[in-house]
Amino acid sequence: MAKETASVVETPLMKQYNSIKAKYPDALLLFRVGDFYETFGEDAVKASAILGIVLTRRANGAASYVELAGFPHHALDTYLPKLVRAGHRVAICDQLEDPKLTKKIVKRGVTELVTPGVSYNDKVLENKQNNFLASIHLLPKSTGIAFLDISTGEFLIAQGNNDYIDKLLQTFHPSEVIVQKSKRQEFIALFGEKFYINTFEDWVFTIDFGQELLLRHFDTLSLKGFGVEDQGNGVIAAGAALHYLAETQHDKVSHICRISRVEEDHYVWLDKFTVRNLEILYSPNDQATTLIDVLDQTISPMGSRLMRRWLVLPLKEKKPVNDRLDVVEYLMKEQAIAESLYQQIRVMGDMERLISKVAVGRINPREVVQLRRALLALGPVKEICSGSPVEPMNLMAELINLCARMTDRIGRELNPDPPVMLNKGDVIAPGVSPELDELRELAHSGKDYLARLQQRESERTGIPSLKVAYNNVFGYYLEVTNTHKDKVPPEWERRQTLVNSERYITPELKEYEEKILNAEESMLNLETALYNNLVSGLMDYIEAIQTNAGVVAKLDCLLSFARVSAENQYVRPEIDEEFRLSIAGGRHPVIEKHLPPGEKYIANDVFLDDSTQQIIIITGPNMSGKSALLRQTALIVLMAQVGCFVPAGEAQIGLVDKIFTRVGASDNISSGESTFMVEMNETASILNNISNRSLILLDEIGRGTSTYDGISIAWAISEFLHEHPLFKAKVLFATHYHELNEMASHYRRIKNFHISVKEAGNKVIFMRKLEPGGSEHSFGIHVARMAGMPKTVLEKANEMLALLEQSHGGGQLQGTPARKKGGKAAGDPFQLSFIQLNDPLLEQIREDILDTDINTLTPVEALMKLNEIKKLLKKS
Ligand SMILES: Nc1ncnc2c1ncn2[C@@H]1O[C@H](COP(=O)(O)OP(=O)(O)OP(=O)(O)O)[C@@H](O)[C@H]1O
Repeated sequence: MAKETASVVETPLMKQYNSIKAKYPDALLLFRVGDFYETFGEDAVKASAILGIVLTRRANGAASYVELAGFPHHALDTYLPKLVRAGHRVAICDQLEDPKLTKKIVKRGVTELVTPGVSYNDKVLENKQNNFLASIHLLPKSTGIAFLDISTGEFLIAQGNNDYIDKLLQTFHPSEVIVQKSKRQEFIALFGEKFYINTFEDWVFTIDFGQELLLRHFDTLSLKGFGVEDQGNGVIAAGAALHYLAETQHDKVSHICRISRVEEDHYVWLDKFTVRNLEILYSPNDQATTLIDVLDQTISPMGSRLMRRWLVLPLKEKKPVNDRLDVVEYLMKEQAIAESLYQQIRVMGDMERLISKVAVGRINPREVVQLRRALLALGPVKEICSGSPVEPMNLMAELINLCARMTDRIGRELNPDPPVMLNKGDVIAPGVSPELDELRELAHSGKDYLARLQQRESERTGIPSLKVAYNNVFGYYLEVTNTHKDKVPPEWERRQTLVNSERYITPELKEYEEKILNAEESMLNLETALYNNLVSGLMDYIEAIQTNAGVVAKLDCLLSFARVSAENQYVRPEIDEEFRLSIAGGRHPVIEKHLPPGEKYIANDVFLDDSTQQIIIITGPNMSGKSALLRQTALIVLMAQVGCFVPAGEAQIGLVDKIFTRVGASDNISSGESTFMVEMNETASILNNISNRSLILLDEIGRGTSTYDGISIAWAISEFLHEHPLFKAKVLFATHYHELNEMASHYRRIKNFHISVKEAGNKVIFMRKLEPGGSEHSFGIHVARMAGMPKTVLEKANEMLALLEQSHGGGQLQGTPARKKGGKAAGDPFQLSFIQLNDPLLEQIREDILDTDINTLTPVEALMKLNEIKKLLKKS
């Protein structure tokens, strides 16, 4: 056998290393040498930096050196996740044959390529989150996307425009993305740089290739049964994902039993600002509490993974929402039942990921026993659900498959508390295999046999203190104290002399020893075979257990909603198909939990409908609570449609199908474009996508530009939404511009509200009550005072305010439709500035306006035009 140790790197070994490394140039190669995983060259430099292990240099042949860093093989679980989290793909190269059995260099090969998005390793995975690989077939109109979590077997596809894809990427939060090689830059331009990207040649992304891979994988003749046959681009993406699994040596994937499409028609559309702005899963600074922090009290990993998905995919049909609410209500009322479900689910562990490990043959004996425990706990769950008066729970009961034959078999064949490692023995229960029992008997009866041998020899030789003992160096031996040394028979062979005694072996002892050691080896072989047979029997239950895991996840989420709702005094929302949103005493679910001690969240009523009050303009000073009110309204709708009770005294929710959010550009300045342009583009996308059931939150739209621009934009947008010929989307518009209050007198369904404050001397006290009517001032200067602004600045600000208000006719904006009611047109600042223009410019603007066909112009295009004109004016 060639000598191979971690410390001596010889050329033949490096030759083998180099040939393997050449196949995985992008991966960090962990190369098994004896008991170590070694890295070489550049990989060693990286690994030593990431893992904090020693970097050495070894001779490589006569003339050169190579860097080397390694760690013991049993530390793989500790080090592998660190490498993957640092953003590396890691190729694990193992010894493919027993070094003892070969005289040549040991055969080696890559057994797994672990990447951030493709891993089974418990330490790479996060319990509470799916670990999705996303595969994207990027196209101008209908991009296809697939999400695959190999640790749970979930496989989803979708296709749509790139806004939708962006939203899905946010929803599923993949750890890794694969995309066509030629589209890498385009992908980054569209979706940002935050993804870990891999590419494939474009031929991988073709329909023939994709479809064939899927058909082969699922062993079906068509994809019709999965309802995805019309999702060609999604299928292409899914094919590339499967190809990636094969490329990364993941060939045991029978737990990916189905592929399904993300049914966008079933879910409320949340635009990407909404997911971000409502802080559903993440907050801009990771410290702040999010909605999921409040609502997630799930107790199983399956439950918490599902909760993440539920919160960003609220439902938009009445029946499924009410089904969830029914269960929540029942669990709130029947606390004893909820408690016993809770106790059962608590012990289930990650059933979903355990069954995936069965598929890939990586489940250890202790995990199999855990799987049985989970299945046993399902018994009472099924019973409770089938006995419930709530129909959706009965349906869940029907879905639960107790897999009784399998639990029996595990119970019969495995010891109840087996070791994690199969090679530690004592995995298979007694009575399963007579041969194993016999071998065990042989090994275990050793004590009796030795005791008898000891007694017999002691009597025969007359050595009363004779002892049989064992150590790793000599195996079994006889120990004789010096006093009786002379009685030792000549056939005993001396092995060791100690101070007070001597140790001997005999042929009988050695023969016996061999029997025991052979028995141990045979036992291990037999146990391994029996165990593998049991695990392959479990394969038949993969789908059933996945379905069970789905039911448990659902129940866990609903239990969590019930607990949170009871704890926080939420009420059941009334869901209907009216076009009305009526919330009495609504609260913000997150802010109310984090108020300073002694402060109470002030509840507010909000009413919106399509006939009397479609758009509410909310004014109020800074910090009064406008944003909080907007967000709480959307959050209440979202929570209701997710199936949770809501923080309110009472809530009637006419189902919403889209929630849009736009926050004034100064809140999220994006690089490159002017904030005004960004705001316009994004608002345009809202205006172009509204529906009759949309809920729109506009927070300080227009504040990124000058006052006139801002007011004009806000005005035009509100007017557009009010006058829309088809859809009466519900709108909450928070603004500093009290000039907008003017709109209420021109548009029937626009209503003014303000958030009340009290002025006490020089101070502002926030009452936080939403009250009808507009407000007079923006109180900005009062807030500036509270913030400790120097007195001289405040005085000057007050002076300017008075001046401006005077010149604008008491705060009313000139040039707005208010003028139609007799406002003074002549002498207003708009007019003045036009007159002062130099002539050629005026001419150009005039031509521009005259060339514009008002009849085909959308409001947004009009705003763009306005912006162009503004730019011209600025230039002048
Ligand atoms: N109803 C309420 N009850 C108690 N506290 C509230 C309420 N609404 C808001 N607050 C508190 O007031 C703070 C400011 O609220 P918010 O950010 O909504 O004000 P705003 O009017 O949007 O201010 P700005 O115009 O400066 O953006 C919140 O962070 C919250 O702590």
